[in-house]
Amino acid sequence: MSDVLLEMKKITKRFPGVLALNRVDFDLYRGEVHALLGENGAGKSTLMKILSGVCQKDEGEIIFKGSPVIIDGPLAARNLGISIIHQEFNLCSHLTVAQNIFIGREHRKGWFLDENRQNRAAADLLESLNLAIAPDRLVSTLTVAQQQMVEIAKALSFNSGILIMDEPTAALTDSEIDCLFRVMNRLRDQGVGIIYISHRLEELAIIADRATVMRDGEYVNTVNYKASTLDELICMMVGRELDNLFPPRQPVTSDQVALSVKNLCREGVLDAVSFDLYRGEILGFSGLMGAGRTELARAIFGADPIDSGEITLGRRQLMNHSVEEAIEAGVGYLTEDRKLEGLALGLSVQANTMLSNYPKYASVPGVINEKKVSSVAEKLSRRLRIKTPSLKQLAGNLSGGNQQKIIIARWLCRESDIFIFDEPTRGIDVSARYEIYELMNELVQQGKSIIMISSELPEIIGLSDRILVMRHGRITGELSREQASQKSILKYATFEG
Ligand SMILES: Nc1ncnc2c1ncn2[C@@H]1O[C@H](COP(=O)(O)OP(=O)(O)OP(=O)(O)O)[C@@H](O)[C@H]1O
Repeated sequence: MSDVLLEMKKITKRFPGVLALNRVDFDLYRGEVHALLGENGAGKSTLMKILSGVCQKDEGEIIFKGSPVIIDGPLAARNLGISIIHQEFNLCSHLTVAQNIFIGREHRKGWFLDENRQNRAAADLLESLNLAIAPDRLVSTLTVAQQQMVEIAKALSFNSGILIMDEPTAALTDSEIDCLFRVMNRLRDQGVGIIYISHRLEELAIIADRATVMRDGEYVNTVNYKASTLDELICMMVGRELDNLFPPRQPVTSDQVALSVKNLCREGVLDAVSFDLYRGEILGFSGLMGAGRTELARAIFGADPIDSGEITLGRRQLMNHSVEEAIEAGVGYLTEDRKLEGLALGLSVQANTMLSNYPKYASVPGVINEKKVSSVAEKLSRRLRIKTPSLKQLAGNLSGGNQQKIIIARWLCRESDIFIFDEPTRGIDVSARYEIYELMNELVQQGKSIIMISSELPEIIGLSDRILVMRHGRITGELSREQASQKSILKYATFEG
């Protein structure tokens, strides 16, 4: 029997104004992890949506186990044993974990739902993944990482021969990633073909066998992952060499405090958090998932209540602890969950960029200067290289990474003094990351200050002037640029004292 599970030949897909895929080839072997690489908007998700029946190709051929097949919908894909875990979650938050896993194929006893049996089946599945999540928990009560794991459990429950994973580890901790990779290795041994989309090239080095690189909707090359260097892969993706992953920057020297947080407490979430952020500083916050970093950011931004503590910006102490007050005082917050909290997917790229910035561009009060608004949005979109046929395109039609860039553009436009960037480069490709890092450098050089929360240790180490490590809602360690290493951060992140 041939080892080739799947061949996609000369696949073409057009959207209005966009040639998303131009005669792209892709193949998958039995029992391999095949990475799909490319910059934001290269066409990776579109190719996989075609394979999983979410959208239809315009031209080309799909050959499954040696025979041509028509995948005209998700059901057709599922019947072939093709499952996809999307980049953004597709869970029903008002249903339980088990109900989500078995939605549409519920366990029944006669006419009635057999909730007990269903919960047991879900528990078995979760246990096989080594996950401590109760099957009867509502999805709305789960963390982002746990929801991602439920997505994975759901996909695996179909006993798929082909599993497509679109950035599955973006919200997972290192130990959860280890657990996922163990499961993937098991699946690979069983002959499952796994297609893996990720921008985390180092992580792929551990798990990927081959990689196909795409650029601007075109097929570039397929290579043996382990035999390729990082530079070679990046060069194929970007079409040029990138000398350095982090732009150079003069370290901060100011001792002027821009933000002072004292004894911030919230029961069960934040435990007497105190720190100062200096003018022109990038202060990195590290810690494992659930350490309280996002909760701290939300508390500073007034999005979550606090029990006690003081937040002072310059000389102004925040009294109301509301979002309005924080924004007015000059705080900008880039959230980690762009789809839920950051973007209006049904509005255009321009409207999303300028959202909450319109009053600045009124020629007379209440009348927006449309020309000015368009030119600012245009400039920001060019600067961040947002890949869109026009600024009128709906934000929901953009690739994940390009959506993230819109939110960054919005806060840049607001000209806040203090930026809180929560996982700013999640889902963002290498060259766009570099541009975002450069922008952050520019901001601090202008005297702005940045709190950066990131789960990627190289990013935290490569960018921060200082790093604070959190665990269980407390700051457990502070590291200077010189002291920072993966080891020293992990020591504090897992520190019990
Ligand atoms: N429904 C749609 N309508 C219009 N354009 C679309 C639609 N879906 C995707 N596109 C466009 O097709 C191109 C490829 O997008 P795709 O999501 O496949 O990229 P990607 O490689 O997965 O990017 P990322 O890494 O950011 O997720 C992009 O220019 C995107 O804006």
